[in-house]
Amino acid sequence: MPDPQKASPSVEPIISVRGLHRYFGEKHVLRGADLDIYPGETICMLGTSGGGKSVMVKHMLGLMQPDEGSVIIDGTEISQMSERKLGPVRKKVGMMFQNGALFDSMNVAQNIAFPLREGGIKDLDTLNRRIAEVLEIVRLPGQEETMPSDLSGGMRKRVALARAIVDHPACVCYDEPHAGLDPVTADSIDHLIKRLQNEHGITNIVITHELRSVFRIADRIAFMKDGQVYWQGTPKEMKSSDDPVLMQFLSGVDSSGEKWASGDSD
Ligand SMILES: Nc1ncnc2c1ncn2[C@@H]1O[C@H](COP(=O)(O)OP(=O)(O)OP(=O)(O)O)[C@@H](O)[C@H]1O
Repeated sequence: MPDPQKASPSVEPIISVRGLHRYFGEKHVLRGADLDIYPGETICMLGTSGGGKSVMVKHMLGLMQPDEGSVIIDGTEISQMSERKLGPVRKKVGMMFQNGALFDSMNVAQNIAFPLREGGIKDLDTLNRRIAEVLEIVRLPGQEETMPSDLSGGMRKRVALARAIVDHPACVCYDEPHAGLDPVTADSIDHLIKRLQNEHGITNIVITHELRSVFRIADRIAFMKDGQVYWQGTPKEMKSSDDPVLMQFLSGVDSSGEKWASGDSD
């Protein structure tokens, strides 16, 4: 089993973000964000709502281009790359979107095969073998013919995860994988995330508000605030931090009195 080589200075990051700035019109959303992601780790991205977590991850996937700064994936600078050149680099990072984002008109197998077909794989035996393999990994064997409308919320997320890993990415980003799930189903997604890390060597980048999950799955936490990575460290370091922003976050209530984290802080 690969060890998470987290934050070790001797290990090259698999993703390196430097000085990222991004505007939407007048709105300055990313304000010089820096982050390194190390191979084999599970890093959870936490932070205030609207702090820029999703926008940051979209830059790591090459789905958005920054106004300033760099994103290096496995040694390749992608921040100003054309769509055509991005293809092979993008294969290295899979994405599980928030609502699963399955195509409702396609069955499970067709949904999972989509990225492979887009990548030019047409051979049915190859496709079927890989689909069966990833359905096994996400603990949904034999569900190839099922339509998304017949799946529970948790099963939809598993299919979305199967699609995210089908093309053998080195990294998977998860945008709020626990949203809308009951605690037991959320736990099973956490198990899957750790299984991908421990048994398949996948680097996990998880955006979540669920503190209960964060303290169970994270090797490291990056806390985003106002378009920057405000703090990073281990779950243990976060729990013992006396930083007032982190303490307020962990207590689950923001300065307006609104609850912003739905999990326990253990
Ligand atoms: N395509 C876009 N066009 C304009 N503004 C955007 C766009 N995408 C994101 N934003 C803005 O950027 C800011 C950061 O959004 P982002 O989704 O990254 O926050 P977040 O930290 O993931 O928040 P949450 O935890 O609420 O999902 C928000 O103010 C959002 O409205």
